[in-house]
Amino acid sequence: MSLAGLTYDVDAVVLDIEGTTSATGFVVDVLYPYSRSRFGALLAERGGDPEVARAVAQVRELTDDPEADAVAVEKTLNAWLDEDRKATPLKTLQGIIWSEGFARGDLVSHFYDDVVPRLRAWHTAGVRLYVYSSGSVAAQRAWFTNSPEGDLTSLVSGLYDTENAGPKQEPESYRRIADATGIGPARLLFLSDRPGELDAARATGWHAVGIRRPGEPYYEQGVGDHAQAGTFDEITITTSGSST
Ligand SMILES: CSCCC(=O)C(=O)COP(=O)(O)O
Ligand SMILES: [Mg+2]
Repeated sequence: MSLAGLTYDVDAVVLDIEGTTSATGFVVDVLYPYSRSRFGALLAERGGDPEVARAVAQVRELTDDPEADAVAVEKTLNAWLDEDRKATPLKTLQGIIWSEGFARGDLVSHFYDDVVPRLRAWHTAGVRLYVYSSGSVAAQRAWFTNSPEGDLTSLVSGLYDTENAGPKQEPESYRRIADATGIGPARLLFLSDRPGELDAARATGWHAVGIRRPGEPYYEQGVGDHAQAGTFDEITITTSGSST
């Protein structure tokens, strides 16, 4: 199923979250209901906040309904939640709600057991770590700040989402990230559960490894012809001569 002993000589690893570092089940069963039950209040009480207003405008544009009121916008957000659609305004509004939930102690994030030890080891060895997720930068920051193992943000050199980098299945997004990090594409490794994302990363000259974990939505479908690993422990990173 997975190939043991994958070795990459790179300067940085870029991490997908859902399905890769963390369980989709946790996101869908814990985070999604948390946001679903708070969209109504956010739209009603803080619709004038610039970030909320911008997201609402994006929802209206994407649904081609310029007159959509708060009730209609909430209905759209919930429909996107049901299909796990990675729509940017949904992710922006979720990010606001989740960040506040993490800050007040309602939420603690989830990482698979192999992930945090590997991230620490790679970071110690001088490998830079970045996140590229459909979850907003605000959500990513809250996720890494409020992990079961404490604040992990010092491990991470940068956060990218569909706002600051673009859609995850478009090669141009990976070019943007490479430019922003100042690291050449051949020195970047992307880890993700979704074949379309791995295709886009590889199309720009990045290394890409599909993470296939039992129980994840893409486990059965697989990751096409990409190298694959069942856990981060199967991946060895060498950088500037070090190996971990
Ligand atoms: C902390 S991000 C929460 C998860 C989420 O909403 C999401 O869309 C993650 O998607 P990914 O691109 O990481 O698979
Ligand atoms: Mg994913």
